[in-house]
Amino acid sequence: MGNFRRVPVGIVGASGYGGVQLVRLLMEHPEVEIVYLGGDTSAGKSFGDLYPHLAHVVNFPIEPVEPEVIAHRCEVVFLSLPNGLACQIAPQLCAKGCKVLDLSADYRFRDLTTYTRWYGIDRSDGFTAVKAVYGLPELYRDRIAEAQLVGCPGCYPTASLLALSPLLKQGLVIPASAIIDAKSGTSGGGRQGKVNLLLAEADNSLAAYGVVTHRHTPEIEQICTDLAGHEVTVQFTPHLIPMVRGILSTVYATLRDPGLVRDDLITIYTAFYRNDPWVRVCESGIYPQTKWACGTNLCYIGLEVDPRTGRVIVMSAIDNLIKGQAGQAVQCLNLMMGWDETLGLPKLGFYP
Ligand SMILES: NC(=O)C1=CN([C@@H]2O[C@H](COP(=O)(O)OP(=O)(O)OC[C@H]3O[C@@H](n4cnc5c(N)ncnc54)[C@H](OP(=O)(O)O)[C@@H]3O)[C@@H](O)[C@H]2O)C=CC1
Ligand SMILES: CC(=O)N[C@@H](CCC(=O)OP(=O)(O)O)C(=O)O
Repeated sequence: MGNFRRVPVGIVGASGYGGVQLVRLLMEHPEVEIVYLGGDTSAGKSFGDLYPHLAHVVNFPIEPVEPEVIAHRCEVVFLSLPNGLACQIAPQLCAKGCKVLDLSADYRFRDLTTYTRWYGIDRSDGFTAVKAVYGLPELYRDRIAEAQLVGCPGCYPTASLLALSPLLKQGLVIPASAIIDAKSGTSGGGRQGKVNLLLAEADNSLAAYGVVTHRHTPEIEQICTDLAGHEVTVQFTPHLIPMVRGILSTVYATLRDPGLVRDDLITIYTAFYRNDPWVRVCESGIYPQTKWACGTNLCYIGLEVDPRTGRVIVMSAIDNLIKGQAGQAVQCLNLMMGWDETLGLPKLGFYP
């Protein structure tokens, strides 16, 4: 076997949905070895007690979070924690030389005053935060490859930005006309027991939430501003839909050239994403379904133009726990380590 050595990785927040998804992906990853699992209320329990069906895959104890210990054992650390915790741990991990991938919102914002305004959390880690790179490989591949600290995008921003990017980057639409109507399954809210996510509350029902206030709005706007080259505001409305996994984001925007037709846009999107193994542009007249993406790291994009209104309609479907969270983090890890971007990531889903 020669000198082959797997890279030691740790997962903080291993008991949560992001954490367990990371365990599943990293166990199948040929270049890494999970050597540490961390948590809070789950500390002291074995991973297999929490997830008996995975006990044959990983079954060692979840440990308390001690950055010194983690940095001693791990070269790479995934933080899958509620907002406001990664920013307390990442500075020490970075100072010790670890590569850090944060799945929360803590390292997504260039401007920490925007973060504090929308998240209500004060920060004192500005020195570390300036190093962070936004972990959307399709837009920031080269910067991610050089990064020590990556702030992985939110699930709604991932679906919405992949839908909008070609339009904004190529100046095809009036940016302020963009309306994002997105629907998420309940796993998007995490595993830590919220009443609106109970089956009895969410089943047989569909409702918007966070209307004009959702914290993914400034995250989407930050990247849209990058793409357009000037300040952009968008209208973003999320909905909770009675299913467990998946996001469908439907984006409407006014075309600058009303002569563009659906097939023109399909050609433009196919060219834009030609080097992106995790984006699939659908053929003419095909609209994506969340179940196609479920269990995969893929984002499916469908396109339509309404000649009556002059609007383009872009539909994007992802699995919120994979391309929207853990899978995207593994995709970023692959780039940071100089590995093939597809390593350890599923392209075949749960459904036929
Ligand atoms: N769910 C989704 O679709 C997406 C989520 N995200 C983001 O990813 C992050 C994780 O989300 P998700 O997996 O859904 O969350 P969960 O609620 O499922 O899990 C949260 C995890 O955080 C741990 N934790 C909480 N407090 C502490 C603490 N003080 N110290 C150590 N560990 C702690 C919990 O551990 P324990 O059980 O031991 O208490 C648990 O493992 C969040 O920031 C979320 O916003 C991003 C994209 C998509
Ligand atoms: C259905 C549901 O509740 N979804 C979550 C989105 C989770 C997420 O990605 O949030 P972060 O930006 O904190 O990572 C929400 O709307 O709060």
